[in-house]
Amino acid sequence: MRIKKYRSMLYVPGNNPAMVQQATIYGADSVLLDLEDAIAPDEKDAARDLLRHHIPLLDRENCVLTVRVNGLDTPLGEQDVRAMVPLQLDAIRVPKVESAVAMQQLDALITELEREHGITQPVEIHAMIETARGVMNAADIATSTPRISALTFGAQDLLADLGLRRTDRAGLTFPRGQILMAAKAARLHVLDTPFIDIEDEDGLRASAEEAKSLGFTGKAVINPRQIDIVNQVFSPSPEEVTHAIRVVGSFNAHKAAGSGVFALDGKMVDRPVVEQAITVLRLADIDPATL
Ligand SMILES: CC(=O)SCCNC(=O)CCNC(=O)[C@H](O)C(C)(C)COP(=O)(O)OP(=O)(O)OC[C@H]1O[C@@H](n2cnc3c(N)ncnc32)[C@H](O)[C@@H]1OP(=O)(O)O
Ligand SMILES: O=C([O-])CC(=O)C(=O)O
Ligand SMILES: [Mg+2]
Repeated sequence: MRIKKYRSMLYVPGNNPAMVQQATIYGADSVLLDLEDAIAPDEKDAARDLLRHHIPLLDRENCVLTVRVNGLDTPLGEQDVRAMVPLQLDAIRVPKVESAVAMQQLDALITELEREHGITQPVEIHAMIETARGVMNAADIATSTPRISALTFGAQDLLADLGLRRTDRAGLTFPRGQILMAAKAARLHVLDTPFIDIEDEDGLRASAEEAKSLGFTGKAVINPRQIDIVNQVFSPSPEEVTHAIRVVGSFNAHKAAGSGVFALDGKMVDRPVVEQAITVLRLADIDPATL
């Protein structure tokens, strides 16, 4: 089975045929075809039709395909889900999720559609947490159905819902931490919000590095120019991989000799240090069992 990677997820407005056709060629791990906030209200039906026609033509070999549907509290949300599930997406991204019950209802609808259309590879749900209510219910949402594989942190909507300005970053500290912990406790991916200044490469790199150090799996991007930096930040460096290989190899040798703790280059190595090294190896597509 293909391992899904989510270092970079490229948002593509679902009503732009040229952008949709090119979406998978830029090297993003995932594309995120949007039917929600990038689409004006009178373009919603046309965007859904456009995706219905173009998705089957996309080259999906190295790219995870997700669609952001409209909110499930609007009639558009269900229409989008009904149109998109038969297209065999990898995941549906649901905006402004506020309750576990809403996710269970969506799970039931997707299950019905998969059965009706003979879809055998289950469509995952990525739940976007981007309102105060969603933040307070994040842990329940994360465990509401096994179909949820990721939580995402949506900064722009949260700023709006919390009555904050774009510069009020401090107000996002608690919500972001809560979403991260809810996702980690449920063993889900957790995906960061895009950096919206497409001209500021240093700012993008700093934002991605901060997200990585907090434990995010990856970051949404809004422009192809942002992909390389985000992929780079969320990939381990060759030095990190070499070190991780040494840690795991040395640990195995010490374990065989009956020791669970030792020093490597003057630093202690024990089980949790080895687990950190294994995380690095997995990100580099190296199977630790082969070392
Ligand atoms: C808060 C939220 O909800 S964020 C999610 C919703 N927002 C979005 O989806 C926005 C997606 N991004 C965009 O629409 C655009 O990148 C914008 C409006 C931000 C900037 O547009 P531009 O100034 O035209 O970007 P730029 O000049 O870098 O475009 C260069 C090329 O990349 C293409 N491109 C730009 N953005 C994208 C994209 N997101 N997906 C695919 N192709 C893209 C352009 O079509 C152009 O192609 P061309 O050279 O063949 O003509
Ligand atoms: O976080 C995202 O993916 C973008 C978004 O919807 C937001 O910031 O409100
Ligand atoms: Mg949003």
